[in-house]
Amino acid sequence: MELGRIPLSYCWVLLIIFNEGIRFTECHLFTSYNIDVERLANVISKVDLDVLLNGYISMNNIDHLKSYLGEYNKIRREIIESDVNKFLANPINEYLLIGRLAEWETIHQLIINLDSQNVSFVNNSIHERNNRDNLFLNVLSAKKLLPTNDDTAKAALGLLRLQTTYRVDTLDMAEGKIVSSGLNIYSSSPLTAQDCWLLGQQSYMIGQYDYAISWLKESLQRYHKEGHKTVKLEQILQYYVFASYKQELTQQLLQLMAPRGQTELRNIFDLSESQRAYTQTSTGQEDHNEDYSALCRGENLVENHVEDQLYCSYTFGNLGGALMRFQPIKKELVSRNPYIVWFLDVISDQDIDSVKNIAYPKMGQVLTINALNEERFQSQRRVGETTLLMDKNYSILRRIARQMEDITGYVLSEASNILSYGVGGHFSPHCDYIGTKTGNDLATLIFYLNEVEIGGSTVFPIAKKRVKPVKGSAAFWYNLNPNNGEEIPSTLHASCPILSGYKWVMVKSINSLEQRPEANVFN
Ligand SMILES: O=C(O)CCC(=O)C(=O)O
Ligand SMILES: [Fe+2]
Repeated sequence: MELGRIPLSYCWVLLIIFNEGIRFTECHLFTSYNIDVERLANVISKVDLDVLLNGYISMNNIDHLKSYLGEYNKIRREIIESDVNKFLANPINEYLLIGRLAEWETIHQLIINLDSQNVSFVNNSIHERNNRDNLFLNVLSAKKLLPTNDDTAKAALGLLRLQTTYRVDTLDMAEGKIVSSGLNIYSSSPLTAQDCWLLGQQSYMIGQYDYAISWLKESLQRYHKEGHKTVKLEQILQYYVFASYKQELTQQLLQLMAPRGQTELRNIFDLSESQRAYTQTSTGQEDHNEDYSALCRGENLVENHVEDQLYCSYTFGNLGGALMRFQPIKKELVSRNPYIVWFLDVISDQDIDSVKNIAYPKMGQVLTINALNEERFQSQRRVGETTLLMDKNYSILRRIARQMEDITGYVLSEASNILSYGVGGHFSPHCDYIGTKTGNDLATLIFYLNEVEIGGSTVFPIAKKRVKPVKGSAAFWYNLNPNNGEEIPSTLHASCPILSGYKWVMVKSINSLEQRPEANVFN
């Protein structure tokens, strides 16, 4: 049931009441790399490596330790001088933090080796040695928390994802700045030659040769200016030569091929098999990359006259729930074909807090199943945290589901999938229909559980539409045609990478086999 149709442009000027009031004790949770960066930042602010390393440096004059200590102290100072959350709002800072801490293990090994060789050091006073050993033990008691080199590589991939999606300039990024479509995020710690090298190396590994070359050039520039070298010249040159060679080769081959062949060739060059494997079958995402990132950047891809045909309205529910007659739900038509609607204020701040509190301790890394061997792995196509809650165990989830069943007329899945994305976290373009014996996903319903600072929209690259996460709202779309069950490929959608802040959503599916015959409420 709908109440009149109001042109979209006038729509929510009067209607939207942004949720304020009760606040969930907002916590940063993890980054996209599944590391508790906030705890790490606190560890770094407490551990003064000067005391520990200076003795070694003066004794051994080791370049590597010197430059490491300089870089470590730079970010330590920044954490101490600003506050941790402000520091972590910049994805570059997260990358640096993870990188510096991943080196602790190497530094530790280096000192152990020196220790065993350095006779003069062994002759130092027992008291002095004990002090240093105790300090190291303290540092290493945090070892469980310490990121590894693998984490740093993943953090680099996260940063590259942000760079390519939001078109951030390499030099700006190397200087610690993120400047894109009207937004500016600054860090006072520029990247070292080594940080840039790793970004170049990772770009090379995923076949982004243009980016690889620009990062390696930047690394080279920084290398020449660095007093204490953070990376070896051969390392930079090795990747630089290979990236240039492959880029040239790719360009030449691309020129020789027709457009379709070009896409295929790009796929061969760009992605290794393991990076390509993900739960859903391949969707031809590569063909929509440009629209995907333009939508993420907030660009409008739809002509105004098409936009004018959209409208918003009130809905009073379909099952005759008494409450909704007095408190109708605001509904906005986002797209006619594929059919996408957006409901406002469907979940209260208080309910959001309760759901997050239930989910928080259960959240774990999103794992993807490799379609070839059914092994679970951490895919770069879907980076975040998740948990599945069964509605039968939580009255609050049953209540929320009942209300949405009233609004949509459809029976919702028994499970609620809670997802959280940190900085760099995202979900690559995919379709939600899978087609199993237990029924296909007729429709998807996503509840947005917080406002995201920057990034994190749900975008539909083929439909050229975007739903911005607004706390308390929910998006609904059909994955299958409700009349004949046919899959709708234009429902291809994605969650844009988070540039700043984090995103929580609750996803419910609507299974085609579980519906009442008369249900089909949106026609
Ligand atoms: O988080 C989002 O915006 C999209 C999530 C999604 O597509 C899914 O869970 O299938
Ligand atoms: Fe999805």
